[in-house]
Amino acid sequence: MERYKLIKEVGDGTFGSVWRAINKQTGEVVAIKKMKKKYYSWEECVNLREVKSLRKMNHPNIVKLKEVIRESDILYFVFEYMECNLYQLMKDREKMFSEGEVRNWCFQVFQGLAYMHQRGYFHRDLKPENLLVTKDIIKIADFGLAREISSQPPYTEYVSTRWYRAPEVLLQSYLYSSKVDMWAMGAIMAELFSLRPLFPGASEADEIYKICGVIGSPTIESWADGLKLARDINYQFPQLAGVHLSALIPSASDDAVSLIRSLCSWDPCKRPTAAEALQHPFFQTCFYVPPSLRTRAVSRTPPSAGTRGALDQQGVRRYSGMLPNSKLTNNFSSPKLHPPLASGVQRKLDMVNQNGSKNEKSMNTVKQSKYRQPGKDSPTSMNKGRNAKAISETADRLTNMNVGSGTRRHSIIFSSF
Ligand SMILES: Nc1ncnc2c1ncn2[C@@H]1O[C@H](COP(=O)(O)OP(=O)(O)OP(=O)(O)O)[C@@H](O)[C@H]1O
Repeated sequence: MERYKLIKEVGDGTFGSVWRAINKQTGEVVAIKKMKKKYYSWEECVNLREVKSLRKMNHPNIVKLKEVIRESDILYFVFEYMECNLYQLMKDREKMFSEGEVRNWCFQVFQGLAYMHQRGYFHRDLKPENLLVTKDIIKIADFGLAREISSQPPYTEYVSTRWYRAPEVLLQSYLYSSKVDMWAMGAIMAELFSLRPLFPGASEADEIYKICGVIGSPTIESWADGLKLARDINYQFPQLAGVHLSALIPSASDDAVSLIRSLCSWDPCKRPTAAEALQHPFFQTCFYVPPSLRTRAVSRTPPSAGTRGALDQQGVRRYSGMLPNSKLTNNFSSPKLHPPLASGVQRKLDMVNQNGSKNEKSMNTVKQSKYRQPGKDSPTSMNKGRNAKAISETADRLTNMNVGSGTRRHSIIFSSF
Protein backbone atom coordinates (compact mmCIF):
# COMPACT_ATOMS: atom_id res chain seq x y z
CA MET A 1 0.00 0.00 0.00
CA GLU A 2 3.00 2.29 0.30
CA ARG A 3 2.74 2.68 -3.49
CA TYR A 4 -0.47 4.64 -2.98
CA LYS A 5 -1.22 7.91 -1.26
CA LEU A 6 -4.76 8.08 0.13
CA ILE A 7 -6.27 11.49 -0.58
CA LYS A 8 -9.90 11.52 0.57
CA GLU A 9 -12.70 9.17 1.56
CA VAL A 10 -15.31 9.23 -1.21
CA GLY A 11 -17.71 6.52 -0.10
CA ASP A 12 -18.60 4.28 2.80
CA GLY A 13 -20.46 1.14 1.80
CA THR A 14 -21.65 -1.89 3.67
CA PHE A 15 -18.47 -3.81 3.11
CA GLY A 16 -15.82 -1.17 2.78
CA SER A 17 -14.83 2.48 2.71
CA VAL A 18 -13.70 3.89 -0.62
CA TRP A 19 -10.83 6.37 -0.97
CA ARG A 20 -9.53 8.51 -3.77
CA ALA A 21 -5.83 7.77 -3.98
CA ILE A 22 -2.81 8.38 -6.17
CA ASN A 23 -0.32 5.84 -7.39
CA LYS A 24 2.93 7.48 -6.29
CA GLN A 25 4.92 5.88 -9.11
CA THR A 26 2.64 6.64 -12.04
CA GLY A 27 0.58 9.56 -10.75
CA GLU A 28 -2.57 7.69 -11.71
CA VAL A 29 -5.68 8.55 -9.68
CA VAL A 30 -7.45 5.43 -8.43
CA ALA A 31 -10.25 4.45 -6.04
CA ILE A 32 -9.21 2.14 -3.23
CA LYS A 33 -11.85 0.16 -1.41
CA LYS A 34 -10.67 -0.85 2.03
CA MET A 35 -12.72 -3.79 3.24
CA LYS A 36 -14.15 -3.54 6.74
CA LYS A 37 -13.75 -7.20 7.55
CA LYS A 38 -10.30 -8.61 8.16
CA TYR A 39 -8.98 -11.29 5.83
CA TYR A 40 -6.57 -13.74 7.36
CA SER A 41 -5.77 -15.82 4.28
CA TRP A 42 -5.34 -15.60 0.54
CA GLU A 43 -8.01 -18.27 -0.02
CA GLU A 44 -10.65 -16.17 1.66
CA CYS A 45 -9.87 -13.24 -0.61
CA VAL A 46 -9.81 -15.02 -3.95
CA ASN A 47 -13.13 -16.62 -3.16
CA LEU A 48 -14.85 -13.28 -2.67
CA ARG A 49 -17.50 -12.70 -5.32
CA GLU A 50 -16.16 -9.23 -6.00
CA VAL A 51 -12.78 -10.72 -6.88
CA LYS A 52 -14.08 -13.74 -8.77
CA SER A 53 -16.55 -11.82 -10.89
CA LEU A 54 -14.82 -8.49 -11.47
CA ARG A 55 -11.48 -9.91 -12.53
CA LYS A 56 -13.26 -11.59 -15.43
CA MET A 57 -14.96 -8.41 -16.62
CA ASN A 58 -13.35 -6.19 -19.18
CA HIS A 59 -15.86 -3.74 -20.55
CA PRO A 60 -15.86 0.05 -20.93
CA ASN A 61 -19.06 0.30 -18.87
CA ILE A 62 -17.88 -1.86 -15.99
CA VAL A 63 -15.54 -0.34 -13.41
CA LYS A 64 -12.15 -1.92 -13.85
CA LEU A 65 -10.59 -3.71 -10.91
CA LYS A 66 -6.88 -3.02 -11.31
CA GLU A 67 -5.34 -4.68 -8.33
CA VAL A 68 -6.13 -6.54 -5.11
CA ILE A 69 -3.83 -6.11 -2.15
CA ARG A 70 -3.85 -7.82 1.23
CA GLU A 71 -1.66 -6.20 3.82
CA SER A 72 -1.78 -6.66 7.58
CA ASP A 73 -4.92 -8.76 7.13
CA ILE A 74 -6.67 -5.83 5.47
CA LEU A 75 -7.98 -6.28 1.96
CA TYR A 76 -7.82 -3.42 -0.54
CA PHE A 77 -9.40 -3.30 -4.00
CA VAL A 78 -7.81 -0.83 -6.39
CA PHE A 79 -10.29 0.39 -9.02
CA GLU A 80 -10.16 2.90 -11.79
CA TYR A 81 -11.39 6.19 -10.34
CA MET A 82 -14.80 7.64 -11.23
CA GLU A 83 -15.89 11.18 -10.35
CA CYS A 84 -19.24 10.50 -8.69
CA ASN A 85 -22.21 8.16 -8.55
CA LEU A 86 -25.62 8.63 -10.13
CA TYR A 87 -27.34 9.21 -6.80
CA GLN A 88 -24.98 12.09 -6.04
CA LEU A 89 -25.83 13.60 -9.42
CA MET A 90 -29.56 13.34 -8.70
CA LYS A 91 -29.87 14.28 -5.07
CA ASP A 92 -29.40 18.03 -5.12
CA ARG A 93 -30.53 18.59 -8.63
CA GLU A 94 -33.37 21.04 -9.29
CA LYS A 95 -33.50 20.75 -13.06
CA MET A 96 -34.54 17.50 -14.73
CA PHE A 97 -32.00 15.63 -16.79
CA SER A 98 -32.62 15.85 -20.51
CA GLU A 99 -33.92 12.74 -22.23
CA GLY A 100 -30.63 12.65 -24.16
CA GLU A 101 -28.66 12.40 -20.92
CA VAL A 102 -30.86 9.63 -19.57
CA ARG A 103 -30.69 7.81 -22.87
CA ASN A 104 -26.93 8.04 -23.06
CA TRP A 105 -26.44 6.72 -19.51
CA CYS A 106 -28.97 3.92 -19.87
CA PHE A 107 -27.59 2.85 -23.22
CA GLN A 108 -24.16 2.42 -21.67
CA VAL A 109 -25.45 0.60 -18.59
CA PHE A 110 -27.41 -1.83 -20.77
CA GLN A 111 -24.26 -2.48 -22.76
CA GLY A 112 -22.38 -3.27 -19.56
CA LEU A 113 -25.24 -5.48 -18.41
CA ALA A 114 -25.51 -7.27 -21.75
CA TYR A 115 -21.80 -8.04 -21.54
CA MET A 116 -22.06 -9.23 -17.95
CA HIS A 117 -25.21 -11.31 -18.47
CA GLN A 118 -23.78 -12.89 -21.62
CA ARG A 119 -20.75 -13.95 -19.62
CA GLY A 120 -22.92 -15.59 -17.06
CA TYR A 121 -23.06 -13.01 -14.27
CA PHE A 122 -25.81 -10.86 -12.87
CA HIS A 123 -25.22 -7.95 -10.53
CA ARG A 124 -28.16 -8.22 -8.07
CA ASP A 125 -27.62 -4.84 -6.41
CA LEU A 126 -28.03 -2.25 -9.12
CA LYS A 127 -28.93 1.15 -7.70
CA PRO A 128 -27.94 4.74 -8.48
CA GLU A 129 -25.11 4.55 -5.92
CA ASN A 130 -23.54 1.68 -7.85
CA LEU A 131 -23.54 3.46 -11.20
CA LEU A 132 -20.44 5.62 -11.36
CA VAL A 133 -20.07 8.59 -13.66
CA THR A 134 -17.14 10.50 -15.10
CA LYS A 135 -18.23 13.15 -17.58
CA ASP A 136 -20.43 11.35 -20.16
CA ILE A 137 -19.25 7.89 -19.19
CA ILE A 138 -21.13 5.66 -16.79
CA LYS A 139 -19.90 2.37 -15.38
CA ILE A 140 -21.38 -0.39 -13.25
CA ALA A 141 -19.63 -0.84 -9.90
CA ASP A 142 -19.87 -2.89 -6.70
CA PHE A 143 -19.89 -6.54 -7.55
CA GLY A 144 -20.10 -7.61 -3.94
CA LEU A 145 -23.38 -9.39 -4.66
CA ALA A 146 -22.69 -10.50 -8.23
CA ARG A 147 -23.68 -14.05 -8.87
CA GLU A 148 -22.83 -16.53 -11.59
CA ILE A 149 -25.92 -17.38 -13.61
CA SER A 150 -24.76 -20.99 -13.76
CA SER A 151 -24.46 -21.17 -9.97
CA GLN A 152 -27.04 -23.36 -8.37
CA PRO A 153 -30.15 -21.99 -6.72
CA PRO A 154 -31.49 -21.62 -4.08
CA TYR A 155 -30.11 -18.13 -3.59
CA THR A 156 -30.72 -17.37 0.02
CA GLU A 157 -28.56 -14.47 1.11
CA TYR A 158 -29.35 -10.77 1.07
CA VAL A 159 -30.11 -9.41 -2.35
CA SER A 160 -30.36 -5.82 -3.51
CA THR A 161 -31.43 -2.57 -2.00
CA ARG A 162 -35.17 -2.61 -1.39
CA TRP A 163 -36.28 0.19 -3.74
CA TYR A 164 -34.71 -1.56 -6.70
CA ARG A 165 -35.51 -5.10 -5.60
CA ALA A 166 -37.46 -7.20 -8.08
CA PRO A 167 -40.83 -8.62 -6.98
CA GLU A 168 -39.70 -12.23 -7.36
CA VAL A 169 -36.96 -11.53 -4.81
CA LEU A 170 -39.40 -9.76 -2.50
CA LEU A 171 -41.62 -12.82 -2.75
CA GLN A 172 -38.76 -15.07 -1.70
CA SER A 173 -38.27 -16.81 -5.00
CA TYR A 174 -34.96 -18.61 -4.86
CA LEU A 175 -34.92 -18.98 -8.63
CA TYR A 176 -34.40 -15.43 -9.74
CA SER A 177 -32.25 -14.56 -12.73
CA SER A 178 -30.45 -11.74 -14.51
CA LYS A 179 -33.91 -10.21 -14.95
CA VAL A 180 -33.59 -8.80 -11.42
CA ASP A 181 -31.06 -6.37 -12.92
CA MET A 182 -33.57 -5.40 -15.60
CA TRP A 183 -36.20 -4.59 -12.99
CA ALA A 184 -33.69 -2.42 -11.12
CA MET A 185 -32.86 -0.61 -14.35
CA GLY A 186 -36.54 0.18 -14.93
CA ALA A 187 -36.74 1.76 -11.48
CA ILE A 188 -33.46 3.64 -11.96
CA MET A 189 -34.48 4.91 -15.39
CA ALA A 190 -37.74 6.29 -14.02
CA GLU A 191 -35.85 7.93 -11.15
CA LEU A 192 -33.48 9.58 -13.62
CA PHE A 193 -36.47 11.20 -15.30
CA SER A 194 -38.37 12.26 -12.19
CA LEU A 195 -35.52 12.59 -9.65
CA ARG A 196 -37.76 10.57 -7.30
CA PRO A 197 -37.55 6.85 -6.55
CA LEU A 198 -40.30 4.97 -8.36
CA PHE A 199 -40.98 2.38 -5.63
CA PRO A 200 -39.83 3.93 -2.32
CA GLY A 201 -41.02 1.18 0.01
CA ALA A 202 -40.44 1.68 3.74
CA SER A 203 -40.36 -2.09 4.37
CA GLU A 204 -40.53 -5.24 2.24
CA ALA A 205 -44.32 -5.34 2.49
CA ASP A 206 -44.58 -1.63 1.71
CA GLU A 207 -42.28 -2.17 -1.25
CA ILE A 208 -44.77 -4.62 -2.77
CA TYR A 209 -47.59 -2.22 -1.95
CA LYS A 210 -45.77 0.62 -3.69
CA ILE A 211 -45.15 -1.55 -6.75
CA CYS A 212 -48.85 -2.53 -6.91
CA GLY A 213 -49.76 1.15 -6.57
CA VAL A 214 -47.72 2.01 -9.63
CA ILE A 215 -47.97 -0.94 -12.02
CA GLY A 216 -51.21 -2.43 -10.69
CA SER A 217 -51.55 -5.69 -8.76
CA PRO A 218 -50.47 -8.81 -10.62
CA THR A 219 -53.07 -10.95 -12.34
CA ILE A 220 -53.05 -14.47 -13.72
CA GLU A 221 -52.27 -12.90 -17.11
CA SER A 222 -49.48 -10.63 -15.95
CA TRP A 223 -47.73 -13.01 -13.54
CA ALA A 224 -49.17 -16.44 -12.93
CA ASP A 225 -45.96 -17.69 -11.28
CA GLY A 226 -46.04 -14.73 -8.92
CA LEU A 227 -49.56 -15.54 -7.75
CA LYS A 228 -48.35 -19.07 -7.03
CA LEU A 229 -45.29 -17.76 -5.21
CA ALA A 230 -47.56 -15.56 -3.10
CA ARG A 231 -49.87 -18.51 -2.34
CA ASP A 232 -46.86 -20.59 -1.28
CA ILE A 233 -45.93 -18.07 1.39
CA ASN A 234 -49.56 -17.35 2.26
CA TYR A 235 -49.31 -13.78 1.02
CA GLN A 236 -52.13 -11.76 -0.49
CA PHE A 237 -51.31 -8.92 -2.84
CA PRO A 238 -53.10 -5.65 -2.11
CA GLN A 239 -55.60 -5.02 -4.89
CA LEU A 240 -54.60 -1.79 -6.59
CA ALA A 241 -55.26 -0.58 -10.10
CA GLY A 242 -51.94 1.16 -10.67
CA VAL A 243 -51.37 4.40 -12.49
CA HIS A 244 -50.04 5.35 -15.84
CA LEU A 245 -46.28 5.74 -15.70
CA SER A 246 -46.35 8.87 -17.82
CA ALA A 247 -48.25 10.57 -15.02
CA LEU A 248 -45.38 9.81 -12.64
CA ILE A 249 -42.67 10.69 -15.13
CA PRO A 250 -44.26 13.38 -17.29
CA SER A 251 -40.94 14.50 -18.71
CA ALA A 252 -40.34 11.09 -20.31
CA SER A 253 -41.26 10.41 -23.92
CA ASP A 254 -43.66 7.60 -24.89
CA ASP A 255 -40.69 5.47 -25.91
CA ALA A 256 -39.00 5.97 -22.55
CA VAL A 257 -42.22 5.15 -20.68
CA SER A 258 -42.75 2.06 -22.81
CA LEU A 259 -39.23 0.80 -22.02
CA ILE A 260 -39.60 1.48 -18.29
CA ARG A 261 -42.95 -0.33 -18.29
CA SER A 262 -41.52 -3.41 -19.93
CA LEU A 263 -38.51 -3.41 -17.60
CA CYS A 264 -40.84 -3.17 -14.61
CA SER A 265 -43.02 -6.09 -15.66
CA TRP A 266 -44.15 -8.32 -12.81
CA ASP A 267 -43.16 -11.41 -14.72
CA PRO A 268 -39.37 -11.64 -15.15
CA CYS A 269 -39.92 -13.52 -18.42
CA LYS A 270 -41.72 -10.47 -19.82
CA ARG A 271 -38.87 -8.10 -19.05
CA PRO A 272 -36.49 -7.59 -21.97
CA THR A 273 -32.92 -8.83 -21.72
CA ALA A 274 -30.24 -6.16 -21.74
CA ALA A 275 -29.50 -6.91 -25.41
CA GLU A 276 -33.22 -6.57 -26.21
CA ALA A 277 -33.48 -3.31 -24.27
CA LEU A 278 -30.72 -1.90 -26.47
CA GLN A 279 -32.96 -2.50 -29.47
CA HIS A 280 -35.87 -0.59 -28.01
CA PRO A 281 -37.07 2.44 -30.00
CA PHE A 282 -35.96 4.62 -27.07
CA PHE A 283 -32.40 3.92 -28.21
CA GLN A 284 -33.13 4.44 -31.88
CA THR A 285 -30.66 7.31 -32.12
CA CYS A 286 -27.92 5.45 -30.26
CA PHE A 287 -25.06 3.55 -31.76
CA TYR A 288 -23.10 0.64 -30.54
CA VAL A 289 -19.39 1.36 -30.54
CA PRO A 290 -17.32 -1.82 -30.59
CA PRO A 291 -14.83 -1.87 -27.70
CA SER A 292 -11.93 -1.85 -30.18
CA LEU A 293 -13.05 1.57 -31.41
CA ARG A 294 -14.20 2.84 -28.04
CA THR A 295 -11.13 4.88 -27.06
CA ARG A 296 -11.01 6.76 -30.33
CA ALA A 297 -14.76 7.29 -30.32
CA VAL A 298 -14.82 8.60 -26.76
CA SER A 299 -12.34 11.33 -27.52
CA ARG A 300 -14.67 12.84 -30.10
CA THR A 301 -18.20 11.95 -29.05
CA PRO A 302 -20.13 10.71 -26.05
CA PRO A 303 -18.91 7.22 -25.12
CA SER A 304 -21.48 4.80 -26.39
CA ALA A 305 -24.29 6.84 -27.74
CA GLY A 306 -23.22 9.10 -30.56
CA THR A 307 -24.43 10.86 -33.63
CA ARG A 308 -24.81 8.80 -36.72
CA GLY A 309 -22.35 10.83 -38.78
CA ALA A 310 -19.45 10.78 -36.35
CA LEU A 311 -19.62 7.08 -35.68
CA ASP A 312 -20.55 5.92 -39.15
CA GLN A 313 -17.18 7.22 -40.23
CA GLN A 314 -15.62 4.73 -37.87
CA GLY A 315 -17.58 1.80 -39.15
CA VAL A 316 -19.86 1.28 -36.14
CA ARG A 317 -23.22 -0.49 -36.31
CA ARG A 318 -26.65 0.47 -35.00
CA TYR A 319 -28.06 -1.99 -32.52
CA SER A 320 -31.38 -2.03 -34.27
CA GLY A 321 -29.66 -3.40 -37.32
CA MET A 322 -27.81 -6.09 -35.41
CA LEU A 323 -30.57 -8.04 -33.73
CA PRO A 324 -33.98 -9.27 -34.90
CA ASN A 325 -36.67 -6.60 -34.62
CA SER A 326 -39.47 -9.12 -34.12
CA LYS A 327 -38.95 -9.05 -30.36
CA LEU A 328 -39.85 -5.40 -30.23
CA THR A 329 -43.51 -6.05 -30.88
CA ASN A 330 -43.69 -8.65 -28.14
CA ASN A 331 -41.88 -6.74 -25.46
CA PHE A 332 -42.73 -3.13 -25.93
CA SER A 333 -46.42 -2.30 -25.94
CA SER A 334 -48.05 1.13 -26.11
CA PRO A 335 -48.98 3.06 -22.97
CA LYS A 336 -52.46 3.17 -21.33
CA LEU A 337 -53.79 6.03 -19.23
CA HIS A 338 -54.24 5.96 -15.44
CA PRO A 339 -54.67 8.66 -12.79
CA PRO A 340 -51.50 10.07 -11.25
CA LEU A 341 -50.03 8.76 -7.98
CA ALA A 342 -48.27 10.95 -5.50
CA SER A 343 -45.02 9.36 -4.49
CA GLY A 344 -42.12 10.69 -2.48
CA VAL A 345 -39.72 9.66 0.20
CA GLN A 346 -36.80 10.62 2.30
CA ARG A 347 -34.06 8.30 1.20
CA LYS A 348 -32.04 8.51 4.38
CA LEU A 349 -35.01 7.67 6.59
CA ASP A 350 -35.90 4.71 4.48
CA MET A 351 -32.36 3.41 4.48
CA VAL A 352 -32.38 3.61 8.26
CA ASN A 353 -35.44 1.41 8.20
CA GLN A 354 -33.51 -1.24 6.36
CA ASN A 355 -32.20 -3.88 8.68
CA GLY A 356 -28.69 -5.21 9.23
CA SER A 357 -25.48 -3.58 8.15
CA LYS A 358 -27.15 -1.57 5.39
CA ASN A 359 -28.15 0.86 8.14
CA GLU A 360 -24.59 1.85 8.89
CA LYS A 361 -23.87 2.51 5.26
CA SER A 362 -26.77 4.80 4.72
CA MET A 363 -26.20 6.68 7.93
CA ASN A 364 -22.65 7.31 6.86
CA THR A 365 -22.97 8.01 3.18
CA VAL A 366 -26.42 9.01 2.13
CA LYS A 367 -26.82 12.70 2.64
CA GLN A 368 -30.14 14.40 3.30
CA SER A 369 -31.80 15.11 0.01
CA LYS A 370 -34.89 16.62 -1.43
CA TYR A 371 -36.52 13.20 -1.25
CA ARG A 372 -39.50 13.50 1.06
CA GLN A 373 -40.63 11.40 3.99
CA PRO A 374 -42.77 8.36 3.13
CA GLY A 375 -46.43 9.33 2.84
CA LYS A 376 -49.22 8.04 5.08
CA ASP A 377 -50.38 5.83 2.25
CA SER A 378 -48.11 3.07 3.52
CA PRO A 379 -50.02 -0.17 4.17
CA THR A 380 -49.44 -0.46 7.89
CA SER A 381 -51.93 -3.29 8.15
CA MET A 382 -49.72 -5.36 5.88
CA ASN A 383 -46.70 -4.73 8.00
CA LYS A 384 -48.45 -6.12 11.05
CA GLY A 385 -49.92 -9.21 9.44
CA ARG A 386 -48.71 -12.78 9.52
CA ASN A 387 -47.87 -12.64 5.84
CA ALA A 388 -45.81 -9.51 6.12
CA LYS A 389 -43.99 -11.14 9.02
CA ALA A 390 -43.12 -14.11 6.81
CA ILE A 391 -41.68 -11.75 4.19
CA SER A 392 -39.74 -9.76 6.78
CA GLU A 393 -38.29 -12.87 8.35
CA THR A 394 -37.01 -14.02 5.00
CA ALA A 395 -35.59 -10.61 4.29
CA ASP A 396 -33.90 -10.63 7.69
CA ARG A 397 -32.35 -13.96 6.81
CA LEU A 398 -31.22 -12.64 3.47
CA THR A 399 -29.65 -9.59 5.04
CA ASN A 400 -27.09 -11.47 7.07
CA MET A 401 -24.19 -12.46 4.85
CA ASN A 402 -21.48 -14.48 6.53
CA VAL A 403 -17.88 -14.54 5.49
CA GLY A 404 -15.49 -17.00 7.12
CA SER A 405 -12.00 -16.37 8.45
CA GLY A 406 -8.70 -18.20 8.14
CA THR A 407 -5.11 -18.11 9.32
CA ARG A 408 -3.10 -14.92 9.62
CA ARG A 409 -0.71 -14.02 6.77
CA HIS A 410 0.67 -10.78 5.34
CA SER A 411 1.01 -10.54 1.59
CA ILE A 412 -0.03 -8.94 -1.64
CA ILE A 413 -2.33 -11.54 -3.11
CA PHE A 414 -2.24 -10.50 -6.72
CA SER A 415 -1.90 -7.44 -8.79
CA SER A 416 -2.62 -6.25 -12.30
CA PHE A 417 -4.79 -8.92 -13.87
N1 LIG B 1 -14.19 3.26 -8.58
C1 LIG B 1 -14.73 4.21 -7.83
N2 LIG B 1 -14.46 5.51 -8.06
C2 LIG B 1 -15.01 6.48 -7.30
N3 LIG B 1 -15.89 6.25 -6.30
C3 LIG B 1 -16.21 4.97 -6.02
C4 LIG B 1 -15.65 3.88 -6.76
N4 LIG B 1 -16.15 2.73 -6.27
C5 LIG B 1 -16.99 3.08 -5.28
N5 LIG B 1 -17.03 4.43 -5.11
C6 LIG B 1 -17.87 5.19 -4.16
O1 LIG B 1 -17.99 4.48 -2.95
C7 LIG B 1 -19.36 4.12 -2.71
C8 LIG B 1 -19.44 2.74 -2.05
O2 LIG B 1 -18.80 1.79 -2.87
P1 LIG B 1 -19.29 0.29 -3.02
O3 LIG B 1 -20.73 0.33 -3.46
O4 LIG B 1 -18.36 -0.47 -3.87
O5 LIG B 1 -19.17 -0.21 -1.51
P2 LIG B 1 -20.03 -1.34 -0.81
O6 LIG B 1 -19.49 -1.48 0.57
O7 LIG B 1 -20.00 -2.59 -1.62
O8 LIG B 1 -21.44 -0.66 -0.83
P3 LIG B 1 -22.89 -1.26 -0.75
O9 LIG B 1 -23.39 -0.81 0.57
O10 LIG B 1 -23.61 -0.59 -1.89
O11 LIG B 1 -22.83 -2.75 -0.91
C9 LIG B 1 -20.03 4.19 -4.07
O12 LIG B 1 -21.41 4.50 -3.98
C10 LIG B 1 -19.26 5.31 -4.75
O13 LIG B 1 -19.80 6.58 -4.42
